[in-house]
Amino acid sequence: MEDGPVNLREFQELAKRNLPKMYYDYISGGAEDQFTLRENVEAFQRIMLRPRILVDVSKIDMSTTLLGYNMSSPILVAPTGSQQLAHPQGELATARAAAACNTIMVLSFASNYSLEDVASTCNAVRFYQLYVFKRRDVSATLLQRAERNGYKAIVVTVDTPRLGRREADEKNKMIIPRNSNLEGLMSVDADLTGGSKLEAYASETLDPSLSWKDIEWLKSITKLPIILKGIITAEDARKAVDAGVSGIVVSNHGGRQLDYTPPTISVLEEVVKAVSGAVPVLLDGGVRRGTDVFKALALGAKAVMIGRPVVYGLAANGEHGVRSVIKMLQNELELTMALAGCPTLRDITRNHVMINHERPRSLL
Ligand SMILES: Cc1cc2nc3c(=O)[nH]c(=O)nc-3n(C[C@H](O)[C@H](O)[C@H](O)COP(=O)(O)O)c2cc1C
Ligand SMILES: CCCCCCCCCCC(=O)C(=O)O
Repeated sequence: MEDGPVNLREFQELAKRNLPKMYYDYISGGAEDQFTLRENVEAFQRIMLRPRILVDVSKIDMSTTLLGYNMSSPILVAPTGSQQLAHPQGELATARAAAACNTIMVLSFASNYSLEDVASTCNAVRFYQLYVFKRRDVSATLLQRAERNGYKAIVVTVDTPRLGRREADEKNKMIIPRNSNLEGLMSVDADLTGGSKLEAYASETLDPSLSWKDIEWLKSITKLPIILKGIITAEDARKAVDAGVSGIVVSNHGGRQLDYTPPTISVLEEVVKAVSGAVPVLLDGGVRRGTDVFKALALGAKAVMIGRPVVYGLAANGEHGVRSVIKMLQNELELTMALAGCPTLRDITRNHVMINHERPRSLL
């Protein structure tokens, strides 16, 4: 039998072998020149670690909490739509794997299995990701269904007034995956001739007029905490806190929306400073190693989310593959903490990392 992957990059190779080109391109791809897609990963590689020695690391504790909920480690599952493209069990498999790893899954609004099916597949803390549609009543209904089915927070994605231009999807004429959550709620009469069907569907349905005043509306229709996903500037982070949100995700949508936005790890500190502890700040985009998780925590993130690696795990080996991906990253973080002299997450500080301009001249 072939040996299994030993790191997250090898999961990507396995996924590529297992998936039809159209699906692999959709999952792995980014917008336009894919500059941000590449930089999300490469920016982590420009940050060095400053380990401390002779610290008792015989026990490592990676456990943490988010909005009061316990997690075995500061690694969550990011919302990714249409997981049946990767595996027939799709979001059900991911939900079970996340539960087995005692971590939080954020279910995408664009799931192939309904939010009710995912809620009943196993017991776990889960969040629900929402887009705001032109049909506000549809977004409100989804939000209320999530609340009724025990989702603990609403993650509103705010970087997608329109869908970014993903050229591979255009060439492949990417199909519209089935969205169970919208059945009976909204049908779309998009012009589906040529190009990416997903883009046509997005421009038909998403509300580009969404603005800060609408956060008030969202707060008025739910008791759940609201987290904004897609903030990458101090200005917007301050506005989010003023708007009364409960959390922020520093995200550029994995380089799939506006190309040439900076890699998320490079703007994390700016956002963390602006928020100054008022709400937890999470980060996603390019996290592929335990050392990446460590670097994000050192720069002030409360936790990170992983998107593509989970989908690659799903494509590689269903629920078992997702579980292996999460476990692999958790094990790498545990080893990093031991080697860096940090027995708990609280021990990880800004002094444990060095970014490029802080490196001594002799190293340049
Ligand atoms: C295939 C795919 C589908 C995605 N679908 C959604 C979605 O439905 N909603 C959302 O807010 N973000 C979505 N994202 C973005 C992720 O939540 C996350 O921001 C991104 O994947 C993080 O970067 P990473 O893939 O490098 O970990 C998607 C990403 C991918 C790769
Ligand atoms: C089923 C309703 C279609 C509305 C279009 C939104 C497309 C989002 C697709 C998921 C996503 O965020 C991504 O990056 O891909």
